Amino acid sequence: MTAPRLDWLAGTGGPLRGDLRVPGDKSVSHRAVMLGALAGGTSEVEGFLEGEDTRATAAIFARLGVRIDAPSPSRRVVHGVGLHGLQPAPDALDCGNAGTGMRLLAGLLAGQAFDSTLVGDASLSRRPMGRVITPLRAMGAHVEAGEGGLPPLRIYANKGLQGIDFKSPVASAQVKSAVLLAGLYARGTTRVREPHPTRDYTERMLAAFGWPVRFSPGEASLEGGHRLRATSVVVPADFSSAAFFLVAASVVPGSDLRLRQVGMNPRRTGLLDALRAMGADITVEAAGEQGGEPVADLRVRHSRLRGVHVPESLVPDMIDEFPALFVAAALAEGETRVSGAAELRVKESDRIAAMAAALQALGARIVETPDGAIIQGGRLRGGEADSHGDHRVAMALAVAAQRADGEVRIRDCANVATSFPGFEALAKGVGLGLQADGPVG
Ligand SMILES: O=C(O)C1=C[C@@H](OP(=O)(O)O)[C@@H](O)[C@H](O)C1
Ligand SMILES: C=C(OP(=O)(O)O)C(=O)O
Repeated sequence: MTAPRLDWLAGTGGPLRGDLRVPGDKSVSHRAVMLGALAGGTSEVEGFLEGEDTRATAAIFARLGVRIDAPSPSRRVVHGVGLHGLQPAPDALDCGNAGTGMRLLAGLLAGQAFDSTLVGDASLSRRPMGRVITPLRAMGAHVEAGEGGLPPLRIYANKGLQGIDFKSPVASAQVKSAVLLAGLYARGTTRVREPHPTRDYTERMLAAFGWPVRFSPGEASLEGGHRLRATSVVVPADFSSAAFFLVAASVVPGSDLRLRQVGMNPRRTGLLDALRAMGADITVEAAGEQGGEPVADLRVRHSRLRGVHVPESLVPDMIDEFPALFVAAALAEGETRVSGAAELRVKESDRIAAMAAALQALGARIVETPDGAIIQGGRLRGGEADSHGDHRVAMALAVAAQRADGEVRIRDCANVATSFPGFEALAKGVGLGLQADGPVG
């Protein structure tokens, strides 16, 4: 079934002003449901992201026999069944648009005593799964993919997994997490080493659920044979959702916006460093902690941005923020260079190609490179730009349109609900010029 197409018409809004709180973190929400399901006892999740991706993960655990109550929006009560309590589902489990869902589930299901099949939407069905299949097979898992290592994934009943010492060729929290989750079911020690440190939510949350785990930036290890104990998880607001507003308020004259209690895990805040290097005026206020994660209010005011060379070491810490960064760069003075970011080509869309094509359609000067882009800052004009069904591309283009000389039609925006339900209303509420036009077709 193809969902009807939703376009946005975006144009010059007023300055962005006021206060807002963006929805809960997607990475934390996926993991809270997964670990809650495998724990003994009842776990409460506060601030759960009501996005399509995380709801798909919750629906999958319901199909695996886990009772999950939703007493109010953004709250889940997960009645854990213990490490060995999941039940087989009669047919395929649908991860929707979520790479995180599919890759983490691949690791977790590799440890079960039953067969499972994981499927996804058209975008997820084009994303590489070999990166998790290779280490899982090395642990003794029987996992098959479709042609070229693409979904669907067929995961067969575990006949005994063995821990491995895995040196991951990609800096990917999804790969690390898949291996660690399989490691819960493995004999001996499972260790993952990464080429660059990535987000550590799986490690932190395993510890919060009582599983001994050793981790430091770029490395994590654990032993099988322990238990997860139910706990309560407080999900911080998603930095990646806040990112669009950080860029929007930076580029729209007269803006002064406060983003409330945003998750500030250092493996997520690379965009803050990049924007500050570009001259952005962002201050961190009311820094504190929520559910074991650093959080803070971010006050962002308009400023003149200049181009930068984004250090490659920053790439994993801002991997989901490049669509927004490209927009900041297209509106800055001078040249911005991005390199070492080839991973962007295997996200929900090829984000280098999608952003280059869309911004070129609005008059920007961008040259794609295999692992990044060279962007000359300047003016943008109105026109039509395609999001390729990629939520982050759509939201980034809505930000770009605020500074375009005419109205921008952004095609194919329905998938914004995968990570940021309610973006449109929240964005309009603080001054963005944005209007839905659809469903189309
Ligand atoms: O582990 C996670 O929750 C995520 C890891 C990142 O993917 P990779 O592991 O593929 O870099 C990120 O792009 C994604 O949005 C969420
Ligand atoms: C890449 C993303 O998510 P996922 O890999 O879970 O689809 C994202 O949200 O930008």
